[in-house]
Amino acid sequence: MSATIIDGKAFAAKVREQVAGHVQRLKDENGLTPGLAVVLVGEDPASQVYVKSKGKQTTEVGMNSFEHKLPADTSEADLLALIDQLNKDASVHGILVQLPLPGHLNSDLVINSIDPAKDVDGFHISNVGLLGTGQKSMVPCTPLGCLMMLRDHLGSLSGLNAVVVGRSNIVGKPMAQLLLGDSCTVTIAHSRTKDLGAVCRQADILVAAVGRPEMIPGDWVKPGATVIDVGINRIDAPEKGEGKTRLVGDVHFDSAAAVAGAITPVPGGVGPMTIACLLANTLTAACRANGLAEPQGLTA
Ligand SMILES: Nc1nc2c(c(=O)[nH]1)N[C@@H](CN(C=O)c1ccc(C(=O)N[C@@H](CCC(=O)O)C(=O)O)cc1)CN2
Repeated sequence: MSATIIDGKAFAAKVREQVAGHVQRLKDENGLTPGLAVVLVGEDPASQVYVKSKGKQTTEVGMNSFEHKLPADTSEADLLALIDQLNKDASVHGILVQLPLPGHLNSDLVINSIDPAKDVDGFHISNVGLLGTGQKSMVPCTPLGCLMMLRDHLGSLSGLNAVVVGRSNIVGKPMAQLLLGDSCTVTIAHSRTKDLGAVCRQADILVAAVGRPEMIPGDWVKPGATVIDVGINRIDAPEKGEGKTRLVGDVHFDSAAAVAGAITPVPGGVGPMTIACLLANTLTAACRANGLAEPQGLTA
């Protein structure tokens, strides 16, 4: 292995430390405590873990955490009523509805009912449009975390060839917009792109967000490229014992690390940055709501 490992866990800890410093100043100088409301519908085990982690990290940086756990059969009307109440609550600066939602609920409708100024996930159609037109918006947490790690590792991204593999609304598309905003030449590829390997080999920055375990092998990576692996896939790990599993990314780590200049691991890469950026977005939302200067370096 020759690549530098980009340690997302350590980076996320630094972001949280910065957020905590800003929160303390807001409390001392403005009597303001940022508040984040997280809504979980149903009992998806992974979502339960993420929501618990969000609540814990929110209070650890000194913010108020409001958790709303609703049964899986909650009606759309009841969920929309809760969001309406949170929209009106001045102590709530950020609102997040954990995804995926149970199948009977229309995710687009639910997300678009959140006040865009409190939409700390950056998924509301207004924030999508603002980001797409280069205006001030709330930026989706996972792509924001990737951008922060890229800037930290590479400095300027200007003029670099970036390939984003994956076209989801929550990662692939906003990631491409952010890279464009930093003057990269951006290609959005996906599982049906013709000769995907040849496209990936052009990338100075390769962002993998397809959700397919170890789909991108080392011989698709340009020597010296920076590889950001967004995938979090649980696969069987019989070598660890019967019934055991392990997490892998969308990139085949060992073969890619032998070629890349730098690479994020899974776990411990992009994942921890998602929650750190959620806290950063909540802080940003609280500052904007109160006409205060936004923290530098924690937004796009
Ligand atoms: N409303 C939202 N829903 C979901 C989002 C989101 O950003 N907003 N993202 C994902 C889940 N997610 C946060 O919600 C998330 C995923 C992974 C991690 C993380 O730290 N992963 C660890 C590994 C964790 C493990 O052991 O399973 C890592 O990669 O090191 C944090 C947050 C879907 N839903």
